[in-house]
Amino acid sequence: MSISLQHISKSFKGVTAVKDISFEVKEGELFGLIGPDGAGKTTIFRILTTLLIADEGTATVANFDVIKKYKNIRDNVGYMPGRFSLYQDLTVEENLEFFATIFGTTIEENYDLIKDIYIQIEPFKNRRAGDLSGGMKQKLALSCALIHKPKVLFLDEPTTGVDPVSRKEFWEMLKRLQQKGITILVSTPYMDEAALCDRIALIQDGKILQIDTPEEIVKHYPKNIFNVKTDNMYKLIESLNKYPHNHSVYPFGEFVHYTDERSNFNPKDLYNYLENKGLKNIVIKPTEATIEDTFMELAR
Ligand SMILES: Nc1ncnc2c1ncn2[C@@H]1O[C@H](COP(=O)(O)OP(=O)(O)OP(=O)(O)O)[C@@H](O)[C@H]1O
Repeated sequence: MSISLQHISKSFKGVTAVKDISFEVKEGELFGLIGPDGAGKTTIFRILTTLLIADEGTATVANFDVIKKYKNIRDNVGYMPGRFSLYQDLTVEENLEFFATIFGTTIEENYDLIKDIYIQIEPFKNRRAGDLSGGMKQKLALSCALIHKPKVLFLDEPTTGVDPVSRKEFWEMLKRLQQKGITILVSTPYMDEAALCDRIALIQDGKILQIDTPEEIVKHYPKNIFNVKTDNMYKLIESLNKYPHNHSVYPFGEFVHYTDERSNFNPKDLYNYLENKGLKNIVIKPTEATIEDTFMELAR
């Protein structure tokens, strides 16, 4: 196992950040921690990167215990924290040199690993990190986290605040790093990114709701789910929320995802109800559950 947590708990002055968390990440796996703000993701990262000591439980990274062998862990992991890790007043190149130096290496020695990523920001190597765009900062931070060839890479919300094109590119980069044998633990609040991981843990209020492959997680969604659309989104949501048989009602892009509490639900009944409410251009059609639907269902 590359990462292992057994019954980890951590509280801050009476606030429980994580409670009895256990999971394992295999070598070479791309594993996602998926959950909203405050779910406990950063606390898990800080415990695994030896920056915080858990109240209870044990954890190992690259087979080193986070307490007894914390120095070995620091040599073997790369960490890209959610909030910015770069020195804003140093240039792109100076930041990278700084991280290389503290790990006793050089940019040249490890250039192969970061080349794909660094090449995109190299034209700006003399620019201060503070003056880079969000996507470029993220590429520099990833290059810095990789400069000492870590076995395990920890990425805390690496795509938060990054535009959709850069997000897509970032995930492609992660896949390439994974192919080079690096184990990756990544957190994200974006449910669409969860599908790009090998396995995910859905996490809320410091507890794990479910761990599995993204495919298995959606397969176990317990209800039939429908895409509903009309001429008036606001009135549609209001009407669905008032419908006495609703089980769940969530806006989802141009549709509302609707589930009914009855096992013998006939969409025609809902159609008639919405028509009576004065809604027009009503569409009700079955759809597949997404990870977001599963998360909402588990979090109820
Ligand atoms: N140093 C601290 N002191 C007090 N409370 C803390 C501390 N660190 C975390 N917490 C609390 O623990 C809970 C989990 O926080 P954590 O940062 O791990 O969540 P998260 O999933 O990473 O969310 P975010 O994306 O908002 O950072 C939150 O309620 C948070 O307020």
